[in-house]
Amino acid sequence: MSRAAVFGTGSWGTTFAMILAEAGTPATLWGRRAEIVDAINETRENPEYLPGTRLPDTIRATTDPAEAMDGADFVVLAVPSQTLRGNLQVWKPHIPSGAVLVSLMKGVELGTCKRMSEVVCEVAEVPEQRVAVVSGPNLVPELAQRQPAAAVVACRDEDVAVRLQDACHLPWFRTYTNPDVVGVELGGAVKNVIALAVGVAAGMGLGDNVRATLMTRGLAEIARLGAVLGADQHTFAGLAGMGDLVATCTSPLSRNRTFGENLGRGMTMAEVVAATKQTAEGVKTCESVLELARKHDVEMPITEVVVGVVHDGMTPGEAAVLLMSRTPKPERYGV
Ligand SMILES: NC(=O)c1ccc[n+]([C@@H]2O[C@H](COP(=O)([O-])OP(=O)(O)OC[C@H]3O[C@@H](n4cnc5c(N)ncnc54)[C@H](O)[C@@H]3O)[C@@H](O)[C@H]2O)c1
Ligand SMILES: O=P(O)(O)OC[C@H](O)CO
Repeated sequence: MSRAAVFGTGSWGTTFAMILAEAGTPATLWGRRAEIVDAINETRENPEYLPGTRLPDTIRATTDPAEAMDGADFVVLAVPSQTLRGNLQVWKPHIPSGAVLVSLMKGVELGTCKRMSEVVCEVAEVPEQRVAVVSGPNLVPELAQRQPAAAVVACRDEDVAVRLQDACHLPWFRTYTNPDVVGVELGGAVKNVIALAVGVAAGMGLGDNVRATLMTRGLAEIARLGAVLGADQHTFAGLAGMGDLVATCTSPLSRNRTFGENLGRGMTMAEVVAATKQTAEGVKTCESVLELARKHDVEMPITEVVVGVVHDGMTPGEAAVLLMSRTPKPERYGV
């Protein structure tokens, strides 16, 4: 039987630990906040991130990274993307030799423009064959009620992907393997940026044509970036591409979409940040994605205006005019 350590007692870390445990993989959750760790051990519930969801008895929680890692075959990472490097440097000495590192995170690192699996390989000094990614349309509030969902388990090593698939596959959580780690990670990270744009448009009162256009042209941006970074284009038609884009851009449960919607309604950035209690990865990742695009000379106009609105004082109205007044182009340029 495999064992897992899950780092992060937020929404997705707690829920994925529940998935692993129900699939027969006992999990130890690491959390930095003792009150949440104690509540999980004493009440079988995470009161802040997953209130009302009873956690399986095979989940334990701890604030000690060494205790969490003890005997783990899978080390699952579910902290905000921009905190991964610093945290992993602290956790690294405790990683069991041979353990597979699994990223649940959907972001690109500021400053380095690295995907999360690249950060993991670099900091933990493990080969990419030992690093996997789980991504797809996985809105936590639905999963917490055990509503059916599906995800992609990506790893360059197919045997590792299948092992992880076995460890987290459930009647209500269906997983597919895919060797295209680059495409799976780009799909998950950039859809958050597009969801911000869709949210802004919704907040402005714009309708379904605009939403469909932003989602479709957003997918074109993901595909163009993926083309230069070596992703398999088919991945973007799958769960980690279109699937996650649809879920995130259309659901009121999405933190990224809601963040954008609040901006589109006219709230200030400070007000929106104060109203956002959980991680909305697109807010920081839009900047690293834009930097990555510029490095590789890839046009990402939606990402550009998202950075403008979120970070540079551009109004939603100015963003709309900029996008609509671009030079006419063939639909499939850059792919
Ligand atoms: N929630 C979802 O629906 C969902 C689904 C799929 C993927 N994801 C991805 O999973 C990752 C984690 O998101 P989440 O939804 O669990 O976020 P969250 O905001 O619910 O939880 C984040 C957790 O990280 C902890 N944390 C915050 N700053 C930290 C730091 N500096 N060091 C250590 N821990 C820190 C918080 O205390 C919390 O436990 C993100 O990349 C997100 O995009 C989330
Ligand atoms: O709530 P969001 O916007 O972070 O999206 C959550 C998941 O990534 C959806 O798959």
